[in-house]
Amino acid sequence: MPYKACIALSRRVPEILLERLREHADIRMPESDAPPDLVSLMREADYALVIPGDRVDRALLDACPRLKMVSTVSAGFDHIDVDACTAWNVRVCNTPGAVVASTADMAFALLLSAARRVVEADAFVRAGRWNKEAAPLFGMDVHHKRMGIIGLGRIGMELAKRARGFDMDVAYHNRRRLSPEEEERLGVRYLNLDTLLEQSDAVMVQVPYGSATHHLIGAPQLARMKPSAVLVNTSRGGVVDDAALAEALRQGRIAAAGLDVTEGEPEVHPELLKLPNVVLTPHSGASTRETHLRMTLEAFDNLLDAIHGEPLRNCVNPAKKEESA
Ligand SMILES: O=CC(=O)O
Repeated sequence: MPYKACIALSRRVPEILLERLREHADIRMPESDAPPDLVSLMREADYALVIPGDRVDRALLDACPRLKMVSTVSAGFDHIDVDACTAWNVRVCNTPGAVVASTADMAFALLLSAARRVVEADAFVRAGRWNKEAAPLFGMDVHHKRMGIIGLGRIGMELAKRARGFDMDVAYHNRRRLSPEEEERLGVRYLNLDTLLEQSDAVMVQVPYGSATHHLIGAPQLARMKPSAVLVNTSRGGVVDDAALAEALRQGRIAAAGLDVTEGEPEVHPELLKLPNVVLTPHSGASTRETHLRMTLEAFDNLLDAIHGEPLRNCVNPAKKEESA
């Protein structure tokens, strides 16, 4: 009988979606929805499907010698030791296209919620305080203000598009500066990081996490921001120093924050949890039914490309070069 590849899925996937994979491979997946022991699940696997929070590191690669490819159902891949995968000749693929628009929507939702105090207002109404208290909950306008986007990748560009609909002035800071034509097309202008922090009413953090972006926003950067500014992080916890942010919010050095990601998530810094001027969501930027389905299918396409020996569309690491004889 011809060899059938084995794919290990780290989470349960509805049977109807699995048909496309079953034709080409045997499937292993956990019995329940609880996070599985990855080593026992993947020990025999040729291919693996993982999600953020599943750590793919040297120990796992050592224990899974047949693994050729890891497909993550996410755009970010900081849960995967990509260098180790390259050294082990394991290709890593992600789903960068599927998440873009929904994550930008969530960033905007957090901005509006934090600036307009939507969560506080909801609690106010439920507590029966509407009509009993003279002081309304004043928030900050978002329209006609300045948005500063840190990280103008695909999600950052979607943010810029949405900001234009709110008549916002949009500045950005990025490793690579766009050409004047691209800047004109997107209606954005480049600022260095310090100036962007000093001038923006809404600071949107959208950079990947890595050693270069660890605590990119810490106490010195928060000190540069306007006292009326809102900070939104929909990228990765660790890009923002949460302890420094909690202190800045507590002291009113910035007005509010919206965070879809936190350092050490799912833990949240205890000081952030005490503050009314921070809106928190559980890393659900891409969590819509439609986007989750698109991400799963994109991750399946990546697996099928690998199984069929096709060029990998969303590969983040190179194939290991064969040692020359
Ligand atoms: O955080 C979500 C993703 O990386 O897709």
